[in-house]
Amino acid sequence: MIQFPEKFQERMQQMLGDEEYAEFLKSYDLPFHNGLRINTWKTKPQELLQRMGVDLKQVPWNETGFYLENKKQFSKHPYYQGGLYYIQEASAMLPAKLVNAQPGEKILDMCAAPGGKSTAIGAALKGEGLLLSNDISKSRAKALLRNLEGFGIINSIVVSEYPEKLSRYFPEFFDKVLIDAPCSGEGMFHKEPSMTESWLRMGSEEYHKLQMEILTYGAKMVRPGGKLIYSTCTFSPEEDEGSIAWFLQEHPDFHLVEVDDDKDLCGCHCIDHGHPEWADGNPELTKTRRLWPHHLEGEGHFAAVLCRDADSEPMGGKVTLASVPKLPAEMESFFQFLETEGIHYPFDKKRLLVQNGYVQYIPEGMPELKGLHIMRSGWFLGELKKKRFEPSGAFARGLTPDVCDKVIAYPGDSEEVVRYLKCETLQVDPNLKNGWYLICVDEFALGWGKVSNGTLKNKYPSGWRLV
Ligand SMILES: C[S@@+](CC[C@H](N)C(=O)[O-])C[C@H]1O[C@@H](n2cnc3c(N)ncnc32)[C@H](O)[C@@H]1O
Repeated sequence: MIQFPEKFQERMQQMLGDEEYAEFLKSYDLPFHNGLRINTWKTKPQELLQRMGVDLKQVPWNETGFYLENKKQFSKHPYYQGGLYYIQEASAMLPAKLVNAQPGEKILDMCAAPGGKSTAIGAALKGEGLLLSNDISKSRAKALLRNLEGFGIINSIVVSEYPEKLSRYFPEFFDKVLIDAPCSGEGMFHKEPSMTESWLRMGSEEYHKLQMEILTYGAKMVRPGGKLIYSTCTFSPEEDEGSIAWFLQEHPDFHLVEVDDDKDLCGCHCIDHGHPEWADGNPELTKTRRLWPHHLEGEGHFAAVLCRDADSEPMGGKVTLASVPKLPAEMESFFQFLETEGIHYPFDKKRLLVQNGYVQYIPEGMPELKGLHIMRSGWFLGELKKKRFEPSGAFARGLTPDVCDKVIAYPGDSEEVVRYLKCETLQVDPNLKNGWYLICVDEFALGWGKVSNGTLKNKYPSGWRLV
């Protein structure tokens, strides 16, 4: 039994009325709605489920999401380790769906860690365009980076910055900005009942202030005609309709758009609209959406899609694109690596960036980032060491076996693949040529291995190791 704070109970009862409030409480007797979201950059949902021999129920509002009954079975699977899906609560799959990322777009995920939405956006971009994923917390941004690299996303920049600073670097730069805001997390009470304690410590009022600040700076980075997507995992009207009502008053060049015609998004008619009466009465707020745990199989979310008028006044400021210095002579070892190991990825040399020996492939049209706390600017390929190149795990993850001559593919149910993921040394066919191999689970890249006379030295990153 979850011990809901008294104030929370009173407010919810007032919002929902006695009858609906009783249904709301009853929904907590059911199990938590976990799900998995498939990495569509690597595979197709039905194909993957078929390979795994499972038949999972689809999340109605996201065709790449499915409900999970046994999380353990799925979190140990080599496909999970290989970044083929992300484990995520079902209603948290809504915001990235509303971003509706299209290849080639420039998208900012402002509060991105640990990457539940960024991995979905990155997958939808299909390697084209640019995803800037930010989180103010450096430790959480590390997990974000790990998840994006694990998913094989090659066009993301990961930074850890204050929204105000970002807004000075990227005025009106993005097609879409997602603010999955820090909030009082009432929709998390089911998963983590201890969240009720932090709810008591920091209430909606504080979060609302923070949300107004983040929204203010987020808006500055949306291009005219671009979109701002706002979401929370709380039921608090102050942080949901309240934050959007305030935003609309302050930003007349933005308007709310209908997120769906109900049928398109879902078909289940289970998603509620926003409630103007819980904020300033602006009827436009009905265009926002609420997911309730007693209406659908999900823990609860709020989402709004705002569009900036195409003819809105320019806010001023200019984005300079990153200039890429001439490649150092040591890069010869990188090109030699590609040739010797038979890797035929069509790199555009103008996008190869070397910094302190780290080789990165920057996204097309990458802005200047100097002065920001950057964790990754693009696809991290590896390190230039004394006269040799050492490829990174992220390099492997961004590759597919069809561009590599030397591949060792283990079946998904094999013992070898588990041993590889545990960083063990393996024996391979003694007739295999020595050198670097892309190690795959079926046809999906996992990492590198180096063959030497029938022995496979394991080059899987120790930080990714299966325990
Ligand atoms: C709801 S969580 C984000 C979850 C994430 N979008 C996902 O899907 O995995 C909110 C995040 O906002 C970050 N945050 C808090 N204050 C922030 C600020 N002022 N600017 C940017 N991020 C902030 C927190 O560190 C936290 O990771």
